[in-house]
Amino acid sequence: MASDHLLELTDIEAGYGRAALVLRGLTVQVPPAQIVCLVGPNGAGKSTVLKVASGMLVPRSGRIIVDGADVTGQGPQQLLRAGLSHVLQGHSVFKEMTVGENVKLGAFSVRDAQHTAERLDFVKTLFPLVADRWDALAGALSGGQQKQVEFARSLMVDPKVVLLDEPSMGLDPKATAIIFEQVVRMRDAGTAVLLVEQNARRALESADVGLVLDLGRVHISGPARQLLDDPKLGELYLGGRPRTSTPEGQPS
Ligand SMILES: Nc1ncnc2c1ncn2[C@@H]1O[C@H](COP(=O)(O)OP(=O)(O)OP(=O)(O)O)[C@@H](O)[C@H]1O
Repeated sequence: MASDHLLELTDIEAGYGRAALVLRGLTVQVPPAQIVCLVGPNGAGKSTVLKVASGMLVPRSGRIIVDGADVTGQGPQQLLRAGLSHVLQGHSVFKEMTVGENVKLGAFSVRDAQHTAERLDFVKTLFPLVADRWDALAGALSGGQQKQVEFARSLMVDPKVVLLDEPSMGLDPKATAIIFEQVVRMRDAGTAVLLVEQNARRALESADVGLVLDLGRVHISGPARQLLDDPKLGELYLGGRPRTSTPEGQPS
């Protein structure tokens, strides 16, 4: 039966070398044009999920399906071609190159010049900052601006799903707000997003679906808003009470 999901990770078991498994029967599904946000404690395996999805880490068992095609066991280049684009944690722009040169690198595997030109127009429209600073050295941009360059670069291949690993890491609240606005713009422009964030509350405010990962599997999933308003979840995983409730007997 055909699936409605663009990305399906099913019963994934994965780990590093001979160490114990990090993912232990993980199942994650990403529908079209939605932001799916994975939250959970430090070391729960959030980044590992993205590494499995982008082919950086081959799972020991389980299946990876992209838009109906089984791509289990394939490496990063094949999974990029299949439609999964990974924006890594930290900063990965080439600082000595211009913004435009960095963005064009995202199309290194695309042979169709017309398609590349269309994608350039698309990302410049989606990220006005990138268009404005096109000829500037990427190293001259702030951390949040560099992250937008990375987003633009990741969209050059017209991915089915963008994998974002902690895009707000190291950013101040203002830059974080802009980054989440840009993630929403990506989604609104039709790209599905699998987002991993430490900044769980802020990320869930922008997401459509929330998943709580603990001990290598998804423990709770549901509409992101519902997760945000769940008091128990707030205390366990989101660093305190939900915004709207004030449980009795709790010091403020
Ligand atoms: N390259 C690696 N080699 C060996 N172990 C690793 C490697 N990368 C991650 N791990 C281990 O895998 C586990 C899960 O790490 P992962 O980075 O996926 O967690 P996370 O939920 O993203 O954590 P954080 O929120 O701290 O980034 C941790 O115990 C970590 O030490």
